[in-house]
Amino acid sequence: MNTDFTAGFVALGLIGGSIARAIKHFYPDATVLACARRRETLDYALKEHIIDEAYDDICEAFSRCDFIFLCAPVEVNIASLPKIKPFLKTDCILTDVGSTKTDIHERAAALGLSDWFIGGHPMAGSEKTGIEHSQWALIENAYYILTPSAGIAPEKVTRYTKLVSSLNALPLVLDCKEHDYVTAAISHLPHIIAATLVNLVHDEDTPNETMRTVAAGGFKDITRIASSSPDMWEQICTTNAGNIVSVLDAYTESLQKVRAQLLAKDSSAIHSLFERSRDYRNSFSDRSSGPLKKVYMLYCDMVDEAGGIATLATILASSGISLRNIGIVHNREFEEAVLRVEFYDEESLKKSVELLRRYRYTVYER
Ligand SMILES: NC(=O)C1=CN([C@@H]2O[C@H](COP(=O)(O)OP(=O)(O)OC[C@H]3O[C@@H](n4cnc5c(N)ncnc54)[C@H](O)[C@@H]3O)[C@@H](O)[C@H]2O)C=CC1
Ligand SMILES: O=C(O)C(=O)Cc1ccc(O)cc1
Repeated sequence: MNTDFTAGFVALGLIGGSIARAIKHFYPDATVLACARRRETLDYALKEHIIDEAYDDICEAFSRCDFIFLCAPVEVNIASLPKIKPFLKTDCILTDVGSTKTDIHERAAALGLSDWFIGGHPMAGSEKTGIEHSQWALIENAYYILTPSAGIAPEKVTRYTKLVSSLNALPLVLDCKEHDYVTAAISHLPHIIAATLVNLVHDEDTPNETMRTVAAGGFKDITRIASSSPDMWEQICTTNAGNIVSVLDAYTESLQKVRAQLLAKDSSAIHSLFERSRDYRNSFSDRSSGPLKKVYMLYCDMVDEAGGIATLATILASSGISLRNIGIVHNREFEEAVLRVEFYDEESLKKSVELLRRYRYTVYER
């Protein structure tokens, strides 16, 4: 693929900003242009060299783009389709990053955009919003689902797949309907569960808010995503309501079953609930499988924000361990910022884990 292609972004928040940064990181010769509704977003993106050209709205400049990414909430992306249509050159790939896919595909087809549109959905991100939280490595090692329009040129699917791989994400081609069913279960329902659980604690708390005070790790782990953007999630839920209701019904039924088991004090059924979930959850890979498996990396808690990186790098260097990369990350897996340290080989990784634990660092291997 040419390395001096042009990519256009319509909206630049957490995800748009991260993809734009990744393109600039891996393709320094590429031109990145963008429009956004807030001038401050564009100024920030120019200042940080995330983009090269800024526009107030979709305009003629987009007709130079080889890729166009729609990066606003789902319904806003759908509303952008007719506006972008006049500016699509023949070999442009038009894509989006929205969390639901069927509605945008239906609108793209109705507008005659099937020769251009390939839906996209990076399975990475966090509860944070805005370009200030974007990072070039956000999509690294994450699945990136592609949903090609029916009849689109296979060359375009190949070209987009190659771009995604080259940004260190893991492309996975799915039908848009399958995408929406799967994400209803593994993403949309969990967000609803997190939000309702947090609201339940709010509504049921004691007068002096003891529940809120003592909320422990488990509660915080499964409710981090309750802090996500209401604007974004309203649009995800309304554009995938049918699938969400169907998994929600199955989930409600499973809760009713547990309720009956509790009332009956059915110890063995309750034991088996946790046994089955533990065994299945433990079988999940915490690292996406694929060609990028061999990343030798650890995460570790920041001990001292100011000199944290320097101290850790010195400890490792004094034992002759070379670092491939080191930096602070705000990763969806961690509540607080952590340090991510990459090594060139497995031996360096193992040695470093041992060494840092000896120095009483909390180290997470992923
Ligand atoms: N947050 C996440 O973890 C993930 C989000 N997505 C999808 O990515 C898309 C963007 O989400 P984020 O970047 O997380 O959100 P964000 O809130 O960080 O960015 C959204 C951007 O859209 C702009 N925007 C919102 N409403 C607008 C409107 N009416 N007109 C013009 N611009 C508008 C905002 O100004 C902002 O720059 C959404 O479609 C979401 O479903 C996909 C994967 C992960
Ligand atoms: O914060 C998290 O763990 C997420 O689940 C982020 C996320 C939000 C929306 C998506 O469509 C995909 C990923």
